[in-house]
Amino acid sequence: MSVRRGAALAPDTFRNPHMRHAADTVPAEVLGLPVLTLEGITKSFPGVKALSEVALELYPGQVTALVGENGAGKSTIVKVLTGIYQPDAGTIRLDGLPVTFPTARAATEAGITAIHQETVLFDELTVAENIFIGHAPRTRWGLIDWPELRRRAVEILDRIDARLDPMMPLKELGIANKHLVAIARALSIDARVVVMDEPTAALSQKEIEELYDLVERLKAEGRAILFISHKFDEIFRIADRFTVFRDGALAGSGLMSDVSESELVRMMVGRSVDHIFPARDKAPGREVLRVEGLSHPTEFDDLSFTLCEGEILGFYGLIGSGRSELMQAIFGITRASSGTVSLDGAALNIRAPADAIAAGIVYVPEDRGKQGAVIGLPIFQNITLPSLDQTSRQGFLKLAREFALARTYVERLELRAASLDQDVGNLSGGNQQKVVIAKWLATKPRVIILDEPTKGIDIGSKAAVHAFMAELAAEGLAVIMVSSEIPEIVGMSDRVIVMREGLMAAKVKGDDLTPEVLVRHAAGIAGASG
Ligand SMILES: Nc1ncnc2c1ncn2[C@@H]1O[C@H](COP(=O)(O)OP(=O)(O)OP(=O)(O)O)[C@@H](O)[C@H]1O
Repeated sequence: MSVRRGAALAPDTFRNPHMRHAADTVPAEVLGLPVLTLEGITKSFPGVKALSEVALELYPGQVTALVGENGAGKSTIVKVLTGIYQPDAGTIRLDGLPVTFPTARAATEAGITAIHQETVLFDELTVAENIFIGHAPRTRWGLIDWPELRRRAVEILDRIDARLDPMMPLKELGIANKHLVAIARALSIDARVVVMDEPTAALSQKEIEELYDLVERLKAEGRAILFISHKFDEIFRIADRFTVFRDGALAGSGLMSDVSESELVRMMVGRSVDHIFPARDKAPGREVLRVEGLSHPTEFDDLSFTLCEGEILGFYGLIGSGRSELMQAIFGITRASSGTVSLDGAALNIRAPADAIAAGIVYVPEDRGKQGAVIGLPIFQNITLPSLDQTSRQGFLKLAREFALARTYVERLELRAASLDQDVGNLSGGNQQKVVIAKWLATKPRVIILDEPTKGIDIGSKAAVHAFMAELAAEGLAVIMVSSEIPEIVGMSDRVIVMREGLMAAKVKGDDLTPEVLVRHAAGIAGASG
């Protein structure tokens, strides 16, 4: 295997008189040289060295996967190369020539664009306006040239096969289509480098396939793609090259064709990870939760199920099948139109999340970034916030107890942070998610609803999260787990409910609990059994 460690392009490469001549006149794609090179990039924050002399090369017409554990520095390097952060040291080269990106605009103008999950789009504007925001075609009089704007928007949307009306307000689109708008916007500025940060995390399987097609098209157009993902199957499917960061340093880089999955994991985590799902031999206990005939005016209809102590009940279904909406209704975020939710045989009247929490039901949402962590508060307070009755005595907060409580959960979930009093806002995305899971587990609920519990969580910590879940279930916690990851659903659940278009498509357990059965029910393919 020829994995090149620390494979920065030697600074002298471009000083070679022959190459320099060629690079000046021949486009990089013809020479197979990197279009963008980062060398010796270092970036520190108070108390944290997020990046330490890392290197990254992006090649035209190729996908480079950037992998690393939560907090390894992936988002930080993206912010450096898109002009959001200034590196403390190091060089960025575009076509071999040193450049700086003092602002995000400078990076955009140099042809570097990032498609984040949270790419800033404007709900009130139309699709076409969103695509061309900041660089809309204008008339001689400086006004927006609407017919031209529309024509160009159609052209770009056609190129990515997005059948969207350019004049439609963005707010009417679902998440996948908004993503397409973000991609169209990247194309509209004729980006040479496209950064995709966990682009498939919120997409359904069909949409993921469409995104892969799109990546192929971007490659064929000669664009260099940086693809950040925690999903190994997709990295192996679409990437040509890889770069691994570990603890802010370069752990390796090379060609995908030269590396195996376990080698990549070892570079990432520093050890091999055999993800075997925890054995769960304890039989579920008595019934805790009973949901009967729960309906919502638009999202789901007539859903009934029970959940026992110590049980992990999986909810599988395509995005949009109503799983999260059902959980939000049980937790009191939205109101069901009919049906009942009972705990220990007594019907609950849940009007708001506070009622559910008081009853011992908590919900960890999928969108933990927006709905979960309290930015500005340290980690330990985020974790202990909803459990103050465990840590305060006679009104005094016992700091030591708070720390101890937080530490237990932090360690079990493999949260990486400089210290427990670090501001949650400064944690990496995946580590913020662990804080939110910890915070709800620390309340010691009767029932916990985990929506996509390992989304955005790295491959090393996933096993830790699963082991902890299994242990808590063995202690009697009743768990509902919504997940789109088949291995997780099959590996962790005692029973699975498959939802399709707001209805219960199937209840599956035992030998029927196989990936094929789940996929067939979720897709409504005739002949599904189980
Ligand atoms: N603005 C900031 N202030 C302080 N520390 C920061 C800041 N931004 C990032 N960090 C720290 O830098 C390190 C790298 O974080 P980064 O977000 O780049 O990780 P990541 O690889 O993207 O992780 P994930 O997979 O969880 O998204 C982390 O330790 C994080 O806490």
